[in-house]
Amino acid sequence: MKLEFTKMQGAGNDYIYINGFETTLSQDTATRLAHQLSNRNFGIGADGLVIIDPVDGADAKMRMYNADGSEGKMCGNAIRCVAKYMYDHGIVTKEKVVIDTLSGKKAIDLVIENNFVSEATVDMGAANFVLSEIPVKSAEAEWIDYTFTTSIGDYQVTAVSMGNPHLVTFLDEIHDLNLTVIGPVFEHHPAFPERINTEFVVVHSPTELSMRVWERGSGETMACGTGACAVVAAAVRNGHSPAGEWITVHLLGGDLAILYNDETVLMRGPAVEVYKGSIELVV
Ligand SMILES: N[C@@H](CCC[C@H](N)C(=O)O)C(=O)O
Repeated sequence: MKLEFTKMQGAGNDYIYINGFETTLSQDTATRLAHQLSNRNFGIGADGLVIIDPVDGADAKMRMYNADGSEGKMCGNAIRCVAKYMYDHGIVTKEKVVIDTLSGKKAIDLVIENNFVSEATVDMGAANFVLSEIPVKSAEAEWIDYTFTTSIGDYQVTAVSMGNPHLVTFLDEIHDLNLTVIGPVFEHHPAFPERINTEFVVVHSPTELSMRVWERGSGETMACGTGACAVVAAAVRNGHSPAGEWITVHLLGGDLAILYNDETVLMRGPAVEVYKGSIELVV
């Protein structure tokens, strides 16, 4: 079987994109391919796989899979790339697109330069701090600056859902953190029945933050769009940042701009096509 794909990245968070308007992939095949092709030594190499499918009631449906083959409900960096792919490849001709995801429909405003999308702003919907909905197993209703005990020590954490689960911890420095040791301790902690994405954050000023992320199912990535939104939501709830203002979040692969309100979170950032390819799959 020959599979056409496009490699895209948003702030260095890279996925293999499949045009589902031309190629149909079942859930089982997508899970297997995500695991096989994401491997940076034995596959194409990526943080996961994204399929852009036709759907009623929206311009497309995004299905996203982490590098271990697990399906994610939402991906902030991928949704900007999906919108760019659709405009640049003529699937849509308008500058506002609506993409359905497992966490609902999201509207994306596109910036066009020389007939191609250079940047996209996504209305990500409201941040949710209710633990039972994230989900987090706890007797508390919310974890805001909560003392969380792990096998490697106590951390002050804030739990947030951006359609997918996040745990945010503010620290004095993040450069030297060994995330390959720390990340799995959070990801596989019994408090998180669906595992968790964890963000480690330094506050430089109310409108400038730096973060590193350990993503469930993919490990440390260069950026996480939902993670950056969760970080700003947590920064506002903890009194580090103001609501209603654009906050710059520095990630290993670039910057994202996030604006938090109680009703919704906006995320603005780059979307880049890296290359196209095709592979012969031995099925
Ligand atoms: N990189 C993403 C999030 C991808 C999904 C996540 N690992 C999960 O399983 O929830 C982003 O940019 O938001």
